[in-house]
Amino acid sequence: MTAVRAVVRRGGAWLPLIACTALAGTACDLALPAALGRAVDAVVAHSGTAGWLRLCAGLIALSVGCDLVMTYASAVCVADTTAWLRRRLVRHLLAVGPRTGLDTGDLVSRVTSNAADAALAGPSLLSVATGIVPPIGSVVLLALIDPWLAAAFLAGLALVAVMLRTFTRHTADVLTRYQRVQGRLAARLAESLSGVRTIAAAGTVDREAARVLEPLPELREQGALTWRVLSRASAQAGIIGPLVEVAVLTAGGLALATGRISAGGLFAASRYAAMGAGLGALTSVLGQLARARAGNHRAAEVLALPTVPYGNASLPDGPGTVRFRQVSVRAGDTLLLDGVDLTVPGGAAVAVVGRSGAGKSVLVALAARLREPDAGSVLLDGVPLVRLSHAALRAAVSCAFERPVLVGERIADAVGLGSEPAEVRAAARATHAHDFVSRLPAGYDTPLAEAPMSGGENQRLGLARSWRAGRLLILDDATSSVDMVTEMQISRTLTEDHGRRTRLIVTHRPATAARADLVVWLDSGRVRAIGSHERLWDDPRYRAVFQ
Ligand SMILES: Nc1ncnc2c1ncn2[C@@H]1O[C@H](COP(=O)(O)OP(=O)(O)OP(=O)(O)O)[C@@H](O)[C@H]1O
Repeated sequence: MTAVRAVVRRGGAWLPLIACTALAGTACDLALPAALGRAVDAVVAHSGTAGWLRLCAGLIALSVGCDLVMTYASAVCVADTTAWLRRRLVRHLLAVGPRTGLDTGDLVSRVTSNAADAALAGPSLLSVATGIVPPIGSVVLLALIDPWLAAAFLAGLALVAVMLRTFTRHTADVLTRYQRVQGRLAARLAESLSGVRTIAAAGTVDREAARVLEPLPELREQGALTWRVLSRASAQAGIIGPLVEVAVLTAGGLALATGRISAGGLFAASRYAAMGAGLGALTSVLGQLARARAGNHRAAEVLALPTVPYGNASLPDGPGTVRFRQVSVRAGDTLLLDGVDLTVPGGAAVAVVGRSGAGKSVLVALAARLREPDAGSVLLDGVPLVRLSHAALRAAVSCAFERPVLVGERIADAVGLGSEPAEVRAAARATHAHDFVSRLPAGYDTPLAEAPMSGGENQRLGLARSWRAGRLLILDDATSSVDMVTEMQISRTLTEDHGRRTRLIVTHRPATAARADLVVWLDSGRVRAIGSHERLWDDPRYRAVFQ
C-alpha cells in the first residue's frame, strides 16, 4: 500500500487538475438534467425556452471541455509516473548488485509493463472517487424533486454497490496471478535468448519453444477469468441499470399522476436515474485500479530488495594491501570458503590457482565487494571494504571477467565508462586491444552492435575497461580466450604494471602463475599453500591443478 501511496503522490500537480476537471464535469452533468427539465416545462408553458436552452448548451460544452482536459492530464500523469517508477526501479536494481534472486525476464516485465500498470493508480483512484459523486448528487437532486424518487433510486443503487464490491475483489486476485504468469513467461524467454546459439546448435528449438511457452495455458486461463469476471459484472450492470431506471420512472409516473411533480420534473428524474444506472460503468475503472494495485505490488517487491550498503570512509595512502580476515562464505549448507586468512602484499601480482570449483572466483569477488562474506572481513590498506564509500571503492578496485558484458553505445563507452578519449586509448594499448579496435570501421566510435568480436577481443576490451583501477586490479580468468602470444604480452604488461597496483589474477595457465610474484593455491574453499610457482611446482598435487 506504501508503494501505491508513493505512486499516487508522484502524480503531483496533475492529480489536482484531474480532480478539479472531473468534479467540474460532474457538476455540469448533474446540473444538465435539472436545466433540461426546466426547458421542458418552459416549452410546455410557452415561455422563456431560449434562456434554458442556452444554459443547457453551455453546460454540455463545459462538460465536454472538462472531459478533454481530464483525458489529457490523465495521459500525461500516467506517462510521467511510469517514467519515474521505471527510473526508480532501474536505479534500485543496479544498487542491489548482481544477486537479486529474481529472473532477468521477470524483472524486465516488472520494469516495463507492470510499472505502466502501476502508474494508473492515481488517475484510477480519482476516477473511482469522482465516479461516486454523480449517484450521490442524483439521490440528493431526486429527493429535492420527490423523496419517493430518491427511495426507489437508492434501492437500485444498493444492488449496484454489492455487484461492484464482488467485482473488485475477484479482479484484484485474477490480475495479480495474470501478471505473475506473464513474468514467468518473460523469464523463460530471456533465459532462452541468452542461450540461443546453444539451442540452435543442439537442434532443440522446438523443445525450447515448448518450454518457454509452457505457462501459456495458465496465462490463457487467467486472461479468460479476467474477461469472465468483467463480462459478468457488465451483464449485471446491464440488468441492474435499467431496473433502477424503471423503478425511478414508476415512482415518477405515480408522482406526476398525483400532481406532485411536473412533466419537466419527471424528465429530470429519468435523466438522474440514467446517471445512477451508469454507475455500472465504474467496472472498467475498478478493473484499472486492480491492475494498478497488482503492478504496484510487483514493483514494491523489487524496491524491497536490500541494496548494498556503503560507508563514507576514504582510503588512506597505501600500496593496495588486501587482507582477508577469517573469511567464510556459504551457499545454503555448503561452505564455499572456509575461514580464509590471507594477506595479499600491496603492489604485488598474485596468481590465484586451484581446481575448478575451488572457490577462486568467490574469493576475488569478495575483494571487489561483489559478494559479502558470511563471516570475517576483507580490508584494503587497513580499511574494511564495508566502510568505504561507493566512490572510494570503485575508484580503487576494478575487475575484468572471463565473459565480460560490454555496456554502452560505442566501443569507447564500453571501455571508458565516461573517461577521456586519451585514457581509453591508453587502457586499450596496455591491454593489446588498440590494434583490433583501430581496424574497426569507425575505430573507438564503432557502435557495439556493429562490432562483431571474438571471445578474445571481447576479453581484451573487458580488461581495458578494468585498467582504470587505482589500487587493486582483479582479473578472474580474464584472458582465458586470448591467444597464447597475446596472453603472454598481456601477462607481461600485468606483471610489470608500472602503476604498481596490486593484481589478483585468477588463472588456469602455469605460465601466468610463473610470472606472478606470489601464488595462492586454493583447494576446496581453503588456502592450501602460498609461495612462488617455482617452489610449489615441486609438489605433484600442485602440478595436477594445471593438467
Ligand atoms: N551463488 C552460489 N550458490 C551456490 N553455489 C555457488 C555459488 N557461487 C559459487 N558457488 C559454488 O562455489 C564453488 C566455487 O565456485 P567458484 O566460481 O569460486 O569456483 P572457481 O574456483 O572459480 O572455479 P572455475 O575455475 O571453474 O571458475 C563452486 O562449486 C560453485 O558451484
